[in-house]
Amino acid sequence: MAPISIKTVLISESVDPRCKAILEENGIRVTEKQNMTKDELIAKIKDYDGLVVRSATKVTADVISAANNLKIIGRAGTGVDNVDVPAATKKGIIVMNTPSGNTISAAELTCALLMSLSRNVPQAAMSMKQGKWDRKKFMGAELYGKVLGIVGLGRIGKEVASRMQSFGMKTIGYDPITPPEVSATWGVEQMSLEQLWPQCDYITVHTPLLPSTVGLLNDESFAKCKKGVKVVNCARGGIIDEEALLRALESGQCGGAGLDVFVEEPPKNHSLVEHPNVISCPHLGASTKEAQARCGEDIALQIVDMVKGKNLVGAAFCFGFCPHLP
Ligand SMILES: NC(=O)c1ccc[n+]([C@@H]2O[C@H](COP(=O)([O-])OP(=O)(O)OC[C@H]3O[C@@H](n4cnc5c(N)ncnc54)[C@H](O)[C@@H]3O)[C@@H](O)[C@H]2O)c1
Ligand SMILES: O=C(O)[C@H](O)COP(=O)(O)O
Repeated sequence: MAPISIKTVLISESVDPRCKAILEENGIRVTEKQNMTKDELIAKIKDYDGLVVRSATKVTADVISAANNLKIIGRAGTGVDNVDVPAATKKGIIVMNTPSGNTISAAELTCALLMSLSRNVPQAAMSMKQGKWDRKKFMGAELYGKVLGIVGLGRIGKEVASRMQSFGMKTIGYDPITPPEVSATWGVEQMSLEQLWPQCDYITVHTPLLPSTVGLLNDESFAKCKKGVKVVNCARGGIIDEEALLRALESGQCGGAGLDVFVEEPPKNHSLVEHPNVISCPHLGASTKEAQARCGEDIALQIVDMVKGKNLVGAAFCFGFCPHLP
């Protein structure tokens, strides 16, 4: 691959300091500026050859249109749904991410939410802080022997499966791309969603946000689930339809939800977060020292590889070169 000239990079979010250090060691000038408004980003972006973001910076078509020198958008993390990839590709800008850097962290948070839902840990902890000693209200249920439905059997879905199997859960799943014979080797039996919904005690979603995954869990699918099913979304807001979830929580069809992600972040409508059977986090799936170190380092090394003209195939997803990828 021909080398790409990158002399200046803007890091617009809190990315591990190793990212800046590696870029600078390779002769790239780095500016770190967080919490920019869209107008500030539009005004600044023309001065940079590269942009490094996480999930909060919205790299929309108008930002890309103003980015006259931009050659690379590096996503220090997994989801690129905050980047208008078709607009970038049209302008010849490479979009790449670090898809495996935060897999373990996101899987561990998913498991933490599943365990918290089964034993009401956050609610009980809150009641202790209020000076109460309520041993009846927080009666839980074992995960042992329960059925976990995993929708999306990619990197994170696979890691969640193995961890929850160690708690004695039966893992079933659905993925249109991962072959059933492959997921069977990790102990996940695949089936259609129609077959999956009524069997699950818990459901966790691990798909990208795509037109086909928006509202994957909606009024209709909730109605097909066991009464009291508990759900977790550590993937992207909207994969579980938020209004349908609230209706299901209110009717008791859904017995609890663990949410790390929201359609709007931070959410303006607090009805879900405030529901007594909802446990929520402010998009913390990737927020560990280890995940941030990997993602920050990986994205910097990938940019340096581009500058040196190294072939990146196998090292990262380069969305600019593979516009067919989700
Ligand atoms: N909460 C966080 O901080 C956090 C951290 C990391 C990743 N994520 C998100 O988690 C999600 C999963 O990440 P990953 O690294 O496992 O991705 P991945 O690409 O490895 O796996 C996604 C899987 O979803 C499957 N899929 C696509 N469409 C589907 C559909 N309609 N039904 C069922 N499965 C479908 C794909 O075939 C793939 O196997 C992404 O949305 C990512 O952005 C969130
Ligand atoms: O897709 C991702 O990598 C996660 O949602 C993490 O996003 P973050 O880097 O903004 O924490």
